[in-house]
Amino acid sequence: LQPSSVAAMSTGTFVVSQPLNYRGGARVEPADASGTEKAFEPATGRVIATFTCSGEKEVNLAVQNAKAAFKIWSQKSGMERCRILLEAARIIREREDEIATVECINNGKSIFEARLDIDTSWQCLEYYAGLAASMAGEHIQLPGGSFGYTRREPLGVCVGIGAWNYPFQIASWKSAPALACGNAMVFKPSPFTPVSALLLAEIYTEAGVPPGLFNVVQGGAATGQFLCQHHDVAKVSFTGSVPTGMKIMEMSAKGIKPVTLELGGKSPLIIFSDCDMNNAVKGALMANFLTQGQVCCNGTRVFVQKEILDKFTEEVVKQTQRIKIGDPLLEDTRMGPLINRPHLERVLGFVKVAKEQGAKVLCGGDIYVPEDPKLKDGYYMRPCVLTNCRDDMTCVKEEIFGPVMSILSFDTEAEVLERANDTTFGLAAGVFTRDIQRAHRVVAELQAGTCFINNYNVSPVELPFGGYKKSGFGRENGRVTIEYYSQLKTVCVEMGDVESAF
Ligand SMILES: NC(=O)c1ccc[n+]([C@@H]2O[C@H](COP(=O)([O-])OP(=O)(O)OC[C@H]3O[C@@H](n4cnc5c(N)ncnc54)[C@H](O)[C@@H]3O)[C@@H](O)[C@H]2O)c1
Ligand SMILES: O=CCc1c[nH]cn1
Repeated sequence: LQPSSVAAMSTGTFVVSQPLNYRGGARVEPADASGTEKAFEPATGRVIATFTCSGEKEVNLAVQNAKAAFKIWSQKSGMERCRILLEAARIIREREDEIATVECINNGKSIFEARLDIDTSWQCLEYYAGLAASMAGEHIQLPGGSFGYTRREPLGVCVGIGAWNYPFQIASWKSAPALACGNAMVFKPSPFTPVSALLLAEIYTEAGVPPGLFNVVQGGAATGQFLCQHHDVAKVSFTGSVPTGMKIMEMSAKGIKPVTLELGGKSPLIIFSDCDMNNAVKGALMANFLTQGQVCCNGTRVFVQKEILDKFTEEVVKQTQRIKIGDPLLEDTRMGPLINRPHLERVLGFVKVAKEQGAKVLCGGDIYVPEDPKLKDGYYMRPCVLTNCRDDMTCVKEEIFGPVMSILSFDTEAEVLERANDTTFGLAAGVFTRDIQRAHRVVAELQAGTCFINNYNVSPVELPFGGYKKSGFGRENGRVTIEYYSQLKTVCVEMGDVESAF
């Protein structure tokens, strides 16, 4: 990829011809294969890359490279790691347009949003660069002048496995804290979005990490299994669906490996009648339609207090119908195509079932064919607002992972809290109200790892992000994530003689 040519690229032209694995500081063809995959440009339905999925031998080589780099990197001081991560953050910032363009082409999200993703990526590197230098243990005084101290040490080779909805951001959010703590990483992107993680790998190398510190292997479930089962892997950080998360946890349990699981959700957004209506409507759109609705923490169960149901619904529909759908590389587009044809059909299937179960489609929920002929084979749909929803409907219970908002009405705070928490997921939740006491009372009762008051789907990297219940455990971002990528060693120092029991 040549930075200047990518930034000038238009939809329908990009192809990847270089290898998509990265090992030992360079792009490589994998040493063995477990099948091949094709990556698409969702905007046009075109194949942009055909690549080999890595087999056991390639996974082994990547892990061995990471092990060798770990020996060098883990010996560096926090300040030394900080400087290199800051340089990587600077390069990402400098190449933001190029990276966002690649992300937009391979994922389908609008260029407007892709730039925001790249912003939270370099910000994440900056944040953990800042923490790298101040990572420290404690000194504890003991009787008779003896003492103890703790050392915060890295884990070793960490594996990152990513989903396709935030490809570059997920790779950054996993690697930045891992590297800041002194670890090495082997990252496996989703086979739907293999391209942008390579840019991150090249940037780390350019910034000065030892060759092999951040490696990329491509592939699907088989490659992921080789990684999770590898005896030299110390930790797995996974972002993806609940069923795959269960498998990752089982595999990791066999090796007693710590895991971070960032899984799916079906989050509630509660709109009280005393809200600022303009903000609540904007919040509901932010909670449902970013990245074509393919966002784990989306607030897709929108509970609206009865008194304002009609007004709120009318305004939400009006604004949803105004969303500009089309070529994701155009500056004014706000909704691009979904990730692929099977997923588009799956999402449309949810709308069909919702109608059969009694929901009313107020807008969208159907295929959209843009006027531009080059987009005719893309995977577009119009964003959908459903009303007349009940808690027992499939569209209200299951993660759709598409642009489908379900509106439900409620009467009282106690009632809505019970209904909001009646789910096996617990990733996020939101509340819109002008009553500050109510806002804090309600979020204290919500069973969700991330709660928003009077906003939704903002992701400052200073704040921890992660789930309750089946949405996973462990956290990304924030200071606490240091604990998920390091281990504590206690050193006990005797200053007197040994008092033997024997
Ligand atoms: N909580 C979060 O931070 C977060 C963020 C983004 C997406 N998600 C969730 O991800 C899901 C969508 O992503 P997806 O469709 O890519 O999920 P997925 O579970 O199908 O795949 C995720 C990753 O796991 C790999 N994988 C699949 N089977 C595997 C196995 N047996 N062993 C090892 N690796 C395996 C895939 O190749 C991919 O890289 C949604 O449920 C969404 O909510 C969660
Ligand atoms: O898909 C969910 C994860 C996410 C969204 N924005 C930042 N991270």
